[in-house]
Amino acid sequence: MPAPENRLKSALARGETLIGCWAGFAAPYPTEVLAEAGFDWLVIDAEHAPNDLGTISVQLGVLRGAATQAVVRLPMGETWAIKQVLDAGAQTLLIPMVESAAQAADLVRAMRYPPEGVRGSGAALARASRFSGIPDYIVTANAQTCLMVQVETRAGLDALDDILGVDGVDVVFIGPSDLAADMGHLGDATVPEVQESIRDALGRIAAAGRAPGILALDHDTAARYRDWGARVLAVGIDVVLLAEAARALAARWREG
Ligand SMILES: O=C(O)C(=O)C[C@H](O)[C@@H](O)CO
Repeated sequence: MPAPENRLKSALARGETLIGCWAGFAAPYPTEVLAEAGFDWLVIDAEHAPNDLGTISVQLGVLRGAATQAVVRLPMGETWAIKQVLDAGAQTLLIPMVESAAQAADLVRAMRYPPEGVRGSGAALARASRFSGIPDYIVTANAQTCLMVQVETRAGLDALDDILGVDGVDVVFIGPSDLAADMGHLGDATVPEVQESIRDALGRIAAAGRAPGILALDHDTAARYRDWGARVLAVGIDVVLLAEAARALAARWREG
């Protein structure tokens, strides 16, 4: 029996556009709510949300068997941390701040068993192999991993064509907020210079045969990014959804 199919990767290979949401509560229950809502994929975010291996692992458990696919964002692409979340059952990882082809190639190797990579082979005791219940896991797992690299600085954009040349990079995900900050527009990704860079990058990613990804928190911006070619499209953050709805409700009743 082989490693489970990575259905997100298969859907991207079929050319589908996948709609996702950020899961930032670092807890299983809200993640389960998001999965029930019907998103194609969720980011379990360990870069800006207070997730650790334990909270990531329990959320991966909640999403196991769900139609919604899990994407784990680590704070950085350390080989040992990648090994831990893959063993916990993640198949798709999003790694921030990728700025060179060498960095991207290291990430590809970290996600793959030898000889293609350097992933440590201890999944016998891990959820990834169904606790040794998948006899062929170790020899089939490489084909089911999906790597999303985040390009979100001018250095990353300068290296984009080189990054796109790295075999094993499935998705290049633009980070509009960090990109705007790096371009001197902290907190404002709407300025024309940033938008033009995003449009150009999404186009180059698609032209290279990789899936372009991005996050937008309002409908019009998300629709524009989709029109510019984004196929891994995050359209919300659960924490923001709750905070906005709660503030609006409280304000409405305070005002009478
Ligand atoms: O730069 C960005 O935009 C991102 O990387 C996404 C953010 O980290 C997301 O958490 C919203 O602020």
